[in-house]
Amino acid sequence: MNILDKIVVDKRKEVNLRKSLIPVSQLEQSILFNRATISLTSNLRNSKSGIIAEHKRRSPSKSVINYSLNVQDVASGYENAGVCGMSILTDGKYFGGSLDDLLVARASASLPLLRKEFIIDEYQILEAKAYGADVILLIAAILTKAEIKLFSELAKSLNLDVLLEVHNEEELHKSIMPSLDMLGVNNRNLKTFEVSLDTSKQLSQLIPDDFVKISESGISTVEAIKELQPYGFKGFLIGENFMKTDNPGESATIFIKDLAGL
Ligand SMILES: O=P(O)(O)OC[C@@H](O)[C@@H](O)c1c[nH]c2ccccc12
Repeated sequence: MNILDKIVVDKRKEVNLRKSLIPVSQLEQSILFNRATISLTSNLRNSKSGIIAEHKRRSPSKSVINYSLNVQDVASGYENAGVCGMSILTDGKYFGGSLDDLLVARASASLPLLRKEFIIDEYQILEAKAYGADVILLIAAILTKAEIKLFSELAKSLNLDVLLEVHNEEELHKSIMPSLDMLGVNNRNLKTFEVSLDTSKQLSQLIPDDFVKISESGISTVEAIKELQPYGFKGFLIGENFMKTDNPGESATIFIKDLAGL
């Protein structure tokens, strides 16, 4: 089994447990469930930098990144830096995150928030809404075409934006449908952890222009962004490069200034 398969096996158990503890009716009663969401898609369309900054404590590829920060400081730091949106890993076992991180970020910033999760069940989309997310991630590598349709349509009915992530041509072909807002190319292969910006460059031409294109992972320099922009990318998802520093907000501020100056 590769790491992605393992994550999905664990995720199914976790979701079943959660479902038995908190029924859907309770999620729907959450104060945040009826909150008006903020669109990451339109923020990206109107932005020059297109930076989406991530909160990530650890990862299977890098092990520990940073456990000494608090989410509140990271979220308000990113907001002050002028990022377009924030991504919050909510997986506990492999990424050290939680739904509480999402709640804290929601209380600390008025940015569009992406629930970064391995979504395999409609329940997790209701959870995303109940805990204050504006956007969900769907990973083509772990979903069928029918699931992508079902999950993205449910998200749209809740006014959540949908980011669909692909890593190769096959995943892209099965995924393209009108209920998606943004298409992300993950430069990291989640099965082998190999990272290459060429993945974004190669797949970009196959993504129809109606979707906002995002390049994800392994971005650590403003030069990389300049290199990707001519391929039509409007969004850039950056985690480790900011999170490995003592002050991710400040790192993002410097990065965005450098990008504007280039
Ligand atoms: O830390 P990086 O290399 O900047 O990557 C951020 C983000 O793209 C990465 O965390 C990610 C992209 N897709 C995912 C899916 C699941 C978990 C994590 C991810």
